[in-house]
Parts: sequence; structure tokens; C-alpha cells
Amino acid sequence: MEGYLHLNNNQSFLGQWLTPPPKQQIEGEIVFFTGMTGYQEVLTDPSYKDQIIVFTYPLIGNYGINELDFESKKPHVAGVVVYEATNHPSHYQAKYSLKAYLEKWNIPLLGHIDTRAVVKRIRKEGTMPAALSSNELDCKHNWVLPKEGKVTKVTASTNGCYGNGETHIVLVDYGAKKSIIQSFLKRNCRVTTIPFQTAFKEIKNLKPDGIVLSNGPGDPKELTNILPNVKKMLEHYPTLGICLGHQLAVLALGGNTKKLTFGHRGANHPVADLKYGKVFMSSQNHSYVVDEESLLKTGFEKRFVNLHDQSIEGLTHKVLPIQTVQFHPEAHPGPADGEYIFDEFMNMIKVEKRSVIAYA
Ligand SMILES: NC(=O)CC[C@H](N)C(=O)O
Repeated sequence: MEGYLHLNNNQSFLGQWLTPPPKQQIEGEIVFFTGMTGYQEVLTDPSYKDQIIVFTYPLIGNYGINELDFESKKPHVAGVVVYEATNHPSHYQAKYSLKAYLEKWNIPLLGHIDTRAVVKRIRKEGTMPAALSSNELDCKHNWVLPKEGKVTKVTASTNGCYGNGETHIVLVDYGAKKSIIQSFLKRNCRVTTIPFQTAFKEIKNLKPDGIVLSNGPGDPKELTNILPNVKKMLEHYPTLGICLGHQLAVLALGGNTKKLTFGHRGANHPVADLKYGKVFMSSQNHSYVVDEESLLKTGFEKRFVNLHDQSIEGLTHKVLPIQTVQFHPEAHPGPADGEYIFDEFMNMIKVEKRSVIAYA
């Protein structure tokens, strides 16, 4: 059955529903992911909350969906656009086909769309509201998407406890990916995940050795009310900020963020580490970046740079033990080249512990 992708610039693309057509028109911000694999991780990464995702690789779903690679308990995207999706995945761990999985969660999959043409539009005109619909457009449209509250939708409602290692990591859950927890469990940590509005007093009671500010959906500037809390965390504990967490750390210390035209979403974004003079491939998913000029008064120094557009990919702090990254060191999807950031953070925690003991 025929279905449409309508962009807010009044351009429409005709395709075929590969899942049952949605009962109502689905609206969301349209973004594109360029990786050849990793669709399962993308669909279940809470940072994609309510977005319509276009996969640019022309055949999606070959290895199906398994029980291991979910980044959270359910898919978060509003809709999926592909050129072709297979019905017959081939992988020994495959539990569902892509279509069956999306159908189970009532998420529409629109196929036979010229995804490259769609991406050209988005690259030219920017990320914009869009709709998936069974109907042709009959008038000019301008969808206004609800802005606030995405983090509230995806954060945990209670604390979660994982592992029993030596070092205690408190992970502030703005929509955290499972792989971040696993990266710390691999490094002999105990991880406590906490709802994003947990007061600093309660965080202190948990006696963290280090704090991680997680990834998460939406514009970081929607979260201004929690910045004083974030600032206290940064001033008291070794802190690692990942993606949204990186952006919030900068805002909390008086810096600024801005929106990219079409964001970075893929598994092969080249990043330079200025500390070691080396380049590696990174996994990315973000629309916003830190504004370099705003860093002057924050005490942050640029450490990582995106080699496609020179945007900031990570910072260290001149005085406080803070490391932040815009890319995803936990990978999933994509390469784990940036994983050494977790090892560095573990060292940062050790050094802090030693100096606390020395001064006691
Ligand atoms: N993956 C993330 O944490 C994304 C951060 C933020 N929502 C952005 O789009 O820039």
C-alpha cells in the first residue's frame, strides 16, 4: 500500500508501507543515519526519541533483530524510512525481522523511498519537521513539533544498580544507552543509574567515585532548570559527559550550544584527538554542538575535533577533573576506537582518590 513522506518544505516522497499503515499521520523531526549496520542500536537509543529516522544504506535488516543488542527496552523512533528492508534476515541470533519488530511496537516503516534524495534535501535545508502519512498533501503545512519533555519521557523513574565492582559510578540517566553501563561493568565498576532530576544531596549520599552524565534526546537548552545541579556535580566529583552530558557540562559552566544544520549520525565520523595527535573513527548521534567561542570563561579546553566540519567533539577542564565527549566512546553502533576515554576516566578517578587520601 502506498504511503508518503512529507517534508516541511512542501516536498513529498511516495513509497510503500512495509508495516501496516499508521492509523494517524506520524509527525517528527527527520534525521538520517549513515552507518551500514547498527539499525537495532539506533532504533533503541533513547536519544532518537520521537524522531523519524532515514537509513541511508539501501538495504536494511539483513541480519534481523536479536535479543542482545538493544540499547534500551524499546524502540524510541517515531517512524522509519528505508529504501529496502528484507523480510528474511539471516543471522543465527536473529529473533525478529526488522519489519516484525517495528510492527510489534506499532512503529511505521516506509520503504521504497529514494533515501539519497531525501538526505540531499535535509543536508541542504537542515533537519526539519516531517510526517509519514497514507494521504497526499492537500495544503501547505508547517508542523510544529512539541519541544520539551523528551528527557522526562526516557529517564528512569527509580535508581538502578548494576554490578559489584570496586569503583562506584553514578550515571545520571538523561536517556542512557545500555552500552555505557556495560563499558563500566567491564572495568570493574559498580554502576548506579539515577533519574535525571535527582537532587545533589541524594547524589552525595550515594558516595560516587565518579559521575557520568549520559546521552539523551532533544535540545540541551531545554534543561536549564537542572544546570545548577549539574554544576555541583562537576565541582565535586570526577565527571565524564557523553553527548548530551557533554553539552550540559558546558552549559552548566556558562558556555553555549548551537544546532547543526543536519547533525552527525553515523558510524564513521573522523575525530582528531589533539592530546595525542591521532585520528580515529567514531560513532555519533547528535544535532547540537558546543559553541567554541563560548568556552572562554568556562575553563574548558578543546581536545577532540570533528574532521568533517571542525566542530568540537570533546573537552577537558583546566582545573576540574572533567572529560567530555560529543561522540560515543561506548560505540554500539559503530567502532570502539574511542573506548580509551573510559580507561582515562578510570585513571582520573584513581588520581582523585589518591589526592583526597593525601590531603586527609
Ligand atoms: N546522543 C545524544 O546524547 C544527543 C544529544 C542531543 N540531543 C543532540 O542531539 O545533540
